[in-house]
Amino acid sequence: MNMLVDGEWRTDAYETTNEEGAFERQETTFRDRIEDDPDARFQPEAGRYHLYVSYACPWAHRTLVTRALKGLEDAISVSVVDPYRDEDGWQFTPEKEGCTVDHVHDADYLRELYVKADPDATCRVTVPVLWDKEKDTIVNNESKEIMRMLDTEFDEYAQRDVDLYPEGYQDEVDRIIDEIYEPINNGVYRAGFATDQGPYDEAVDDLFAALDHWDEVLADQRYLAGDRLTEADIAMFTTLVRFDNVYHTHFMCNVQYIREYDNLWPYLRDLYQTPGVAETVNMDHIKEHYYTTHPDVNPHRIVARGPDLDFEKPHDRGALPSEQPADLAAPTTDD
Ligand SMILES: N[C@@H](CCC(=O)N[C@@H](CS)C(=O)NCC(=O)O)C(=O)O
Repeated sequence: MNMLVDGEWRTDAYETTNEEGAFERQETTFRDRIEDDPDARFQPEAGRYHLYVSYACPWAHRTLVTRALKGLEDAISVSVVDPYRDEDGWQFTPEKEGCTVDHVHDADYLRELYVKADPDATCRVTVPVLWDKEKDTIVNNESKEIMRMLDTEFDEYAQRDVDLYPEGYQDEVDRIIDEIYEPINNGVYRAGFATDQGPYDEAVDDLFAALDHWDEVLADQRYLAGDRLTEADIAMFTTLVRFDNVYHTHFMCNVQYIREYDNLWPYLRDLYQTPGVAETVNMDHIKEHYYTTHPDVNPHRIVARGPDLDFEKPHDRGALPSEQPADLAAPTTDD
């Protein structure tokens, strides 16, 4: 696999599975914070920060959904990489539908930005990346932390009055984000990248036990943390929306489709239909990325056809109690 070692691009540098055939995700390296504090190195400002994303990536997708729900489109700009990632890593191919140039440096590859931020970088070159145009460096490349910063530090520039980490819910939101990470968000990768039966079985058992659990919870409450849409729902959404089209088939998570769940399927449609969210979902990029980028999993790079899901189909989740900020019921402002 590919990564930077002392600032040099290496195509044979790290293994994604350990000796037992289990997938191991590497730690993220850039972990600075934007803080609304006069002494902070990175302070919230409109126009100063830039996001590098792939529409395909569920981690990057968390940051796009947060940006959309808060109405931060004017404050935080975005560049989108090619969904197909080859030996050279994430690439900018503006000629391709849905992709853009690197608006900050006009780089050809995302790895150039990592080296600019740290000439001796030894790390994977991943999306999302939150870039500071003023200090010309990476602030952070960990989706959970970027999501939190966009949610809590930019209210002054947000066009919508939406708080996804509300008081009274914070411990629960943190707990749920951590609880769903290993079995669900990372669980689909553990299943898909396993190179032995044991680790695959374990991942699939954990995954479907967790999905069954949340399906039950969602019978009586509209959102994961209760009556409010929170960051925990964003973290769940970006895995669920990819599930039936990709993880079910490509990663062999095929015990059940999400659309067969009584509550998870309407819950997924509810989130999809929340103003601003649908525009962040690019199913063509999602399918192209997964089916063509992992030759060990799918050597012929054939993109599986189905299923044709109707995310716009009405749901009855509005009947459950909810305390929704008025701005989440409003149509999106910029279209
Ligand atoms: N911990 C990171 C994980 C990000 C991540 O793994 N992104 C994938 C795309 S889905 C990536 O860029 N992989 C490239 C690589 O590993 O070389 C986060 O949550 O932000």
